[in-house]
Amino acid sequence: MTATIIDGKAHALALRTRVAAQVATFRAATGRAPGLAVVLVGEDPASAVYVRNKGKATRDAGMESFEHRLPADTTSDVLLALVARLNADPAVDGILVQLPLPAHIDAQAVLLAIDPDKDVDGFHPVNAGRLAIGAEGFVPCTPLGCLMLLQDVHPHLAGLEAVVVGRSNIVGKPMAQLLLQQSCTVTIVHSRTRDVFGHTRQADIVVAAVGIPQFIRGDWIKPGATVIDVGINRTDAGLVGDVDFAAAAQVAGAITPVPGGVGPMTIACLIRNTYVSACRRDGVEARL
Ligand SMILES: Nc1nc(=O)c2c([nH]1)NC[C@@H]1CN(c3ccc(C(=O)N[C@@H](CCC(=O)O)C(=O)O)cc3)C=[N+]21
Ligand SMILES: [Mg+2]
Repeated sequence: MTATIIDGKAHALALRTRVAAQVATFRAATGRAPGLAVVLVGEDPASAVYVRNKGKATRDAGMESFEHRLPADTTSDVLLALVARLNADPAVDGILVQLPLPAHIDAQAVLLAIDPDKDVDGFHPVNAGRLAIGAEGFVPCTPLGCLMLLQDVHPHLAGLEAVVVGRSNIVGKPMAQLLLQQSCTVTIVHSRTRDVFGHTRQADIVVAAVGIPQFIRGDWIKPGATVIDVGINRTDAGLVGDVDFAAAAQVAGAITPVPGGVGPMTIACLIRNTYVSACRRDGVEARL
């Protein structure tokens, strides 16, 4: 068996195109463009590339991009003051502070300072809580993008066995919440799980978000299962995911590649969340 390759790039382009069309309607109705502020502290080259791609995607969708690049030695106070200004700025609908932040900055304190109603990353504890209770808020972009890809393969997710590998606040935990909301039977496995592949072998859906290159082997996958690979690992062999793609693709029913899978969906969902934020803030219905 050879898996269907899930084309994240094509899905992302389709979503960005739909959002751009709605943004045009929003601009005509309200006389303003949705705005996304992206804050980058320091000069990490990978982060700089992400921030540049986010700015381009924002402008391509007809939205305004406000980019703030601060030196690596920026103090917490200076960063918190910028966040306060962005919270108060009516032209800003979404605020994203690029992670990781330099070690001398308390990242939790910065995330807590962002207005939850502009938190298009969905990282604020208020949005984590909203997701947990099923209230309207912002869902983190990577798990939201994974869910959209999964829904394309499985129009009915209810009752499926889903295993999330990894328990981070930005991917694993919100991914599990989303799958639970879709009535999957959800298991989270992690570094202290005794029998990781005993779990993955039973799963209809495996979402890999551990940050270990090719951690998930082909024989850990149930024949026909859907595999979503969130990993972005830079190795000597190039960019690889958390799944041994070549082996897993022989067993799975559908699988996301790296690159070209989840990554592009993350950016498309950021654009989507920013449009939705602008609609909520202006009291108009978001249509997607
Ligand atoms: N506040 C915050 N929010 C984030 O959403 C956030 C962040 N900080 N810090 C870094 C991570 C990482 N991230 C990615 C986004 C897009 C791709 C992406 O588009 N990847 C492409 C290309 C990969 C490449 O060539 O580097 C792909 O997978 O095909 C990857 C990773 C967002 N992050
Ligand atoms: Mg873990």
